[in-house]
Amino acid sequence: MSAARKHTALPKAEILIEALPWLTRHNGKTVVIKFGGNAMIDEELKAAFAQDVVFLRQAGLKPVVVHGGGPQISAQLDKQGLVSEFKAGLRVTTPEAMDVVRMVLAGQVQRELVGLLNQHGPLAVGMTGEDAHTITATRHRPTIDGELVDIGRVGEITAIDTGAIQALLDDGRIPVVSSIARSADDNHVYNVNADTAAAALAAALNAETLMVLTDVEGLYEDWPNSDDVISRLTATELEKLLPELSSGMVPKMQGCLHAVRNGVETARVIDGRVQHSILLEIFTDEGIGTMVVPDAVDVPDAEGEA
Ligand SMILES: Nc1ncnc2c1ncn2[C@@H]1O[C@H](COP(=O)(O)OP(=O)(O)O)[C@@H](O)[C@H]1O
Ligand SMILES: CC(=O)N[C@@H](CCC(=O)OP(=O)(O)O)C(=O)O
Repeated sequence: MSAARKHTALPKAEILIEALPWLTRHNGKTVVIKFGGNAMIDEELKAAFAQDVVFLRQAGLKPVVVHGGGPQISAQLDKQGLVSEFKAGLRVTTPEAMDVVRMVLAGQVQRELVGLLNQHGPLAVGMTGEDAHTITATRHRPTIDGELVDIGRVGEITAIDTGAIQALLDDGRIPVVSSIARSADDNHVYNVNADTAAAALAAALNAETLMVLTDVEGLYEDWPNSDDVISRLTATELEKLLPELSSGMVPKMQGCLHAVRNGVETARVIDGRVQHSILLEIFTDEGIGTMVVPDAVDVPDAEGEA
């Protein structure tokens, strides 16, 4: 090899070597990655997402993908002349709309992600929360202005059975999960917010990390007035902030709180519009988005020391 070639190859080698302690520490750990519908902007971004997930798998981690698809569902409802209405951040889901939700999430978005992941090998297996009783839900009735409101086929998770996902992980596969649940009460299927589903799965799987990819840089301190991102906050700090949050950030941050209060070491909200955001978040000491940690726990740094 010429001197010039040696010189240009060195930074690449250094990057790989820098990642070594991180890879050693996270070997065999489960990471739940939620890919939000708003972050699925273009083909290049989706392909880069798939590369990152496969990279983690090949590096010895156990990634589980939970995907959203809110904008995609709204577009399909619109095409069919059905209105999209949200209450308390959740889609009002009539039985007719539920058919569309299921078709778009399980039949389109999930299939596309499985296809992109499987360009790298026979890795991804798609499923919904209905499969093997993975997610069981009951009808969710949120309280709005002090009154219980009926928003249709929206599910509140009552149980998680990790058996099918665990079997896929043990077999070296990458489960890709759509946030649809079955109900043990009435045998209907229910629409579950994808952030909520990802957080519940992360907790039940004893995942080390929950990573939520969305269309903002992280949790803004004073949204929509400023774009200062809160880089790190504890569960208690987040709990205090929750009543001030609005729209899509509510289920996301509630999910992060649920995850770190139930054994997940870190929950991160990162900008899915940035190419390779998963690898950037993992391989940079400070991270690039918002990191939520349990109370009174020192999160180990990139070298593996607390
Ligand atoms: N404090 C906040 N910081 C960042 N984004 C916020 C905040 N409060 C509300 N949002 C809104 O939440 C949106 C992300 O949630 P959502 O639209 O449900 O995305 P996804 O499809 O990724 O789940 C942002 O685009 C932004 O409009
Ligand atoms: C009950 C409820 O609101 N479900 C969501 C499910 C999809 C989702 O959460 O997608 P994003 O992550 O892209 O927002 C919906 O119907 O839009």
